[in-house]
Amino acid sequence: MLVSVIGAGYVGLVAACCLANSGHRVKCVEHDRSKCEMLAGGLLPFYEEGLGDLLARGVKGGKLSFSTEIESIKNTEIIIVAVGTPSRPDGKVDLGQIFGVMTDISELATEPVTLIMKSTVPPGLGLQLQKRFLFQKSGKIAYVSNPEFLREGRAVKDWYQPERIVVGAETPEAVETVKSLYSDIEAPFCVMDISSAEMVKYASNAFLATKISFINEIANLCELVGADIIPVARAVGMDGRIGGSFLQAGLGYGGSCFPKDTKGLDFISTLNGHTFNLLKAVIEVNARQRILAVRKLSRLLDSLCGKKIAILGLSFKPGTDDTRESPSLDIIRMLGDEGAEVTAYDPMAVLRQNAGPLPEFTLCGDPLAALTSSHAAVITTEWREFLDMDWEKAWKIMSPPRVILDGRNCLDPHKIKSLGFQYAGMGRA
Ligand SMILES: NC(=O)c1ccc[n+]([C@@H]2O[C@H](COP(=O)([O-])OP(=O)(O)OC[C@H]3O[C@@H](n4cnc5c(N)ncnc54)[C@H](O)[C@@H]3O)[C@@H](O)[C@H]2O)c1
Ligand SMILES: O=c1ccn([C@@H]2O[C@H](COP(=O)(O)OP(=O)(O)O[C@H]3O[C@H](CO)[C@@H](O)[C@H](O)[C@H]3O)[C@@H](O)[C@H]2O)c(=O)[nH]1
Repeated sequence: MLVSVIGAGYVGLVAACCLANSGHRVKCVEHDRSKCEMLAGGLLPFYEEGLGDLLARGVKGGKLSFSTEIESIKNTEIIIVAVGTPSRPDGKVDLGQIFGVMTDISELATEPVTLIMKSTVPPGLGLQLQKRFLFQKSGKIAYVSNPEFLREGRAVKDWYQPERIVVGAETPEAVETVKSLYSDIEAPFCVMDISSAEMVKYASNAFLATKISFINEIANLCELVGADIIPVARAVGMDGRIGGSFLQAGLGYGGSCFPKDTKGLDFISTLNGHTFNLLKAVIEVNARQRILAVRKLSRLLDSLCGKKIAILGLSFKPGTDDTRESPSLDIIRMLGDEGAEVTAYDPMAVLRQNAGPLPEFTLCGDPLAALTSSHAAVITTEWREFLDMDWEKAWKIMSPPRVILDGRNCLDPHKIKSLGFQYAGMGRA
């Protein structure tokens, strides 16, 4: 099929490369010129495992092309929209990129065409977009909601092995078009109306975020009553009704999706006259988790003022270079406010503008450089490198009292303590 993808971010680029790899002819429109030039040259603008090979193969084989010109959406059978839907400061979803693209589509698309909305948009928006932008072409542009559930760091695997494909559409023909697009992917199709499909995305992210905040609250309670969250979470998760995933206690969730989508859903609820108290608590617990870590460190060091702290991990999770809404950046900001001097290291993170204004810290090229003469280290991202590093050497180069705050409960406390460190985890009495 001839497909155009608008937006070459994590979602759009993965979609474009994977669809080209599946044999479709894909034109990807990205209005950021430097990004577009890199991509046309076969180079990735961000790290994502397995994506580089697919990009190079697609470009070389002529199945995949990139352009800054939106006119290239003309004469394609399918248009996939994958532009950003960031959060405004009040939590409302910023739909500026969506409206921009819809204006272009309404002017340029040659019918008949299926418009697949992959960006995460508020429930109800698809119907509004059709009325507002597509009314003149009604019946000729089939609008489909097809939310994306991929995770950064394993996006290509998630693309080819999704747990389900959600399709919100108004006609059986539109559903069939989406099915042919994904004909090489084995997954159950969940077909429903457009608003319901949009809701599935928010409900899924909100539920996963709820699991994380719930386990973090149990972890906080574990510390107070003298229990250990590790065996607690493992045993709780063994109940098939609960499930063991997303029960890792620590500094809470970050990234480009959970923070913005939970706040977005809260805003949507309020707008519709519903007070989503549970979700409000999830958001609050997540914000508090970072503050608790700083308070804990302050207690362990008596005071943070004048102390040198090493932050190990800047990306919001391992396997990605993305620092959007990363807990580490908030923690660095709070430490700086308390008068601490911060050094940081991450094996992969790239500090891009989309992560917002950066706090002050010294970026180091290796973990030992960050740890040199530091009084404490905080593990903010559970990179394998931190688990495997030479902690004996780290002890020698750090300054007393040599506190390790394991914000992701990823180190072996016995080993770390046996080397002479003061160890503290999250929820581990
Ligand atoms: N990142 C994820 O893991 C993920 C997973 C599932 C769903 N989503 C959702 O998918 C959407 C995209 O997320 P993302 O992380 O890929 O965003 P992103 O910000 O990384 O990428 C969006 C891209 O679209 C481009 N763009 C914006 N307007 C354009 C236009 N008019 N023409 C051409 N290009 C344009 C931007 O320059 C940018 O490169 C969001 O709604 C997000 O919530 C993201
Ligand atoms: O038990 C856990 C699991 C995750 N996290 C944190 O939660 C955040 C998000 O992790 P993850 O879900 O793996 O990353 P994302 O790539 O942001 O993916 C989420 O957000 C995407 C965008 O909407 C969705 O498509 C995915 O399905 C959804 O998992 C990270 O900061 C993790 O450290 C925890 O604290 N504890």
